[in-house]
Amino acid sequence: MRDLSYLNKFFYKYRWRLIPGVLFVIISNIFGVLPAQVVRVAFDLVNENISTYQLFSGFNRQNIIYDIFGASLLLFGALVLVLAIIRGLFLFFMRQTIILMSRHIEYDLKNEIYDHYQALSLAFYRRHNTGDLMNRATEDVSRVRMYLGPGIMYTINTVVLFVLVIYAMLSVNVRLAIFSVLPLPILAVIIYYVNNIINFRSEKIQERLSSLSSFVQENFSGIRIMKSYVREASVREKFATESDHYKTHSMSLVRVQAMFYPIMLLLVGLSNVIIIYIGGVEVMKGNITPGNIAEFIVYLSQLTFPVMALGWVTSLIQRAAASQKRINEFLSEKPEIVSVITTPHKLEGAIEFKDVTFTYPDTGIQALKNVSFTALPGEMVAIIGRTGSGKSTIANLMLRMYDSTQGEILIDGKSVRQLNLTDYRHQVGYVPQEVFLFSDTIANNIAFSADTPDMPAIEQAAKDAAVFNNIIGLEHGFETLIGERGVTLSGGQKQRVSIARAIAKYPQVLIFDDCLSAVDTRTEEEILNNLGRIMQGKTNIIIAHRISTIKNADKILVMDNGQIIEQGTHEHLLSLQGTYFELYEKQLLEEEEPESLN
Ligand SMILES: Nc1ncnc2c1ncn2[C@@H]1O[C@H](COP(=O)(O)OP(=O)(O)OP(=O)(O)O)[C@@H](O)[C@H]1O
Repeated sequence: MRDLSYLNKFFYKYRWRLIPGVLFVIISNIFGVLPAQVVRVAFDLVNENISTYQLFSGFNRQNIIYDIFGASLLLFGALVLVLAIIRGLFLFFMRQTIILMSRHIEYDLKNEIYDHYQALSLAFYRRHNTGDLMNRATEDVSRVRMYLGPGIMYTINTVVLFVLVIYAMLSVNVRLAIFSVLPLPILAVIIYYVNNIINFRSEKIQERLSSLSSFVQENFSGIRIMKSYVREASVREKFATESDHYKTHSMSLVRVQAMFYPIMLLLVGLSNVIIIYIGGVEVMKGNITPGNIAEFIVYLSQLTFPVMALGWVTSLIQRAAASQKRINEFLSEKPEIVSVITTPHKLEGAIEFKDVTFTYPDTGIQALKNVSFTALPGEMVAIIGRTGSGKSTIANLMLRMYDSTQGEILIDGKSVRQLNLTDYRHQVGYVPQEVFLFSDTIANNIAFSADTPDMPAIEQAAKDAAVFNNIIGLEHGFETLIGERGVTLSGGQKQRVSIARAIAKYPQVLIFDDCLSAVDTRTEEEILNNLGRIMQGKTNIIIAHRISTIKNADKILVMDNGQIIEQGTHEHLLSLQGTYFELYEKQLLEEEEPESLN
């Protein structure tokens, strides 16, 4: 319950919906209780008049009495109807205020969670899977909303109605009042337990359903592999097994639900029997009138739903508290990368790594050891080395996705921690190793960094990334949809669209993380030539595996096991006859071999 107190700030924010909402609940309940008293008066009227009516049996006066009697009964009927309409009106207002408030809070909470997610660093995203992140922002928020809306509304409703009805009952006859509400607590407890069982089983069904849908999704995504390995039959069997689990769980839920309503009706029926029996005895004793029995039956029907709601709301609040606990866990996560400086800085592009050591916080892997180098504006600095040697880690640190464990990273002579991060990242273009394109048009993917896409700039970026001709060759050109529902681009085309996205920013620093691997050498040369033109006076960092990509760089860093083992120009590194030289020889041999086979 303590976890739910986080939401109190929202109750304050929406107090002008909550307070009228509570008033509407009270008013609607008053109009809900009044008809019972009208029914009592009408019943007693019938009772009294029936004897008068029979007294005039055989006289023509009897018809007049009948008419008067009928008309007054009609009046009572109309009164009950009017009261019900007024009650309905206030019920409408009650929902319009309290349920609407819950929707507003749901919206605020989702935005708050989303904003917070965005402020969290990459390490957080590595620790938690996407499904978990999504669940907390959607499913958990929906459960919390059930507490904010129906939970609060029915709780107030139940309390108010109980006070009004129990008071009315006690003022008529204490004995009858006690006996008639006796089965209700049992009803509330049963509903609470049954509801918990229903929730538990529903969650199991939900789990089965999501496992079934992720199974299907994965198999359809990997349909090529599945078909080429001829695994259709075995996958079908697995699907049948998954479906069977889902069916078993669904049937166990239906069994509980099937028992739920008969038990509920039995208990309500029992209360009615008690009212009629004890009420009848009291009437015979002359303690109450027959109208009181009718009045009690109406009270009971009024109480049935709130009592049921009590059990339901209790388990609903428990679930909401568990969900809010999960939400709070993430909301209390502090972003590891914070940028306190707000003054913008016009980036020159001088980067210096000073004795930088870095260990990934989540895995404890030391990816960089005492790395020092500089990259100046106008320079192209290349990084080469074996897989896992720490190349991408250097790119991560340059973008300040992580902070170094030791040493310093200076940008234009200032520590990267002392820069306005948003402003800094705006001026850096980054092409990651794994291409990621959004399910959107090619134009929008290239113009991702811009708030308003500028078509000539998009086209120029596509030309510089040597993908322009491929794009205009498509039926819808730049407006072609890519991603799940769109066209599938080749690996090399995707890499070049991703490069165009970075170029379109006109960055002061451009970082290529092994993003030319799927591009043929001729196209690679074309892109590098274009880069030479557009990145004049700017800083270029290129991570690559092929020496042909980087041989013209101003400086080449050779990485091994998190350390820079050699650095210098291509010629200098060759003259060292070290690791770079070996790599060069090996790659030269690989290039020659296919030719000599011909
Ligand atoms: N986000 C991460 N969290 C934890 N450990 C990581 C992370 N990224 C990389 N590592 C680890 O850090 C080390 C260096 O990885 P890095 O990606 O920098 O290598 P790389 O030289 O870019 O390799 P490749 O050429 O294969 O891309 C590896 O041992 C890797 O397992």
